[in-house]
Amino acid sequence: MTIYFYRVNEPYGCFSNFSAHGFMLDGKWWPTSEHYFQAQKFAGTPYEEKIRLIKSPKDAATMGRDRRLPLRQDWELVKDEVMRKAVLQKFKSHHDIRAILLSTGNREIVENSPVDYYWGCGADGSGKNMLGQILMEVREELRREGNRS
Ligand SMILES: Nc1nc(O)c(N)c(N[C@@H]2O[C@H](COP(=O)(O)O)[C@@H](O)[C@H]2O)n1
Repeated sequence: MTIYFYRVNEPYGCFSNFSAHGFMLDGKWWPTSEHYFQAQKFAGTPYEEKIRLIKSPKDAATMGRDRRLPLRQDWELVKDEVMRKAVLQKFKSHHDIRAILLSTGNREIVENSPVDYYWGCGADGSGKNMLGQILMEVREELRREGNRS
């Protein structure tokens, strides 16, 4: 059976980028994977650090989506890899949520966002569900690592 998630305070809320599971990446502490993802839109500019230090993932998303700020030119090319890197590091950094992700076995994981047709499945289920795809890739990678150790 497919696993749907969206809000942090609902089942499988730890799969959301808004969940409070911080990690070290690129030599810095990131409060959530949303902070990291949004900040990378402005990598190498002062906005990267501004987003890292912003109060909440919601505020990070608001600032990251502000198109008055200088979005890096290659964003469309790198955004999936940025998301993969953030999500992998998040689940490597927290044993409890890694166990939850691994406990889903081979079930399909879907970000049940009514508004997002790229990262989620959108209101009618026709979206790309890239965040769900990445979570399933990360699950596979963690499984491979577990088998090696
Ligand atoms: N809570 C929430 N509201 C939205 O409007 C959304 N689009 C999402 N999806 C998440 O947004 C992040 C990426 O957004 P942008 O590419 O910057 O628009 C990512 O974390 C999605 O999972 N969530």
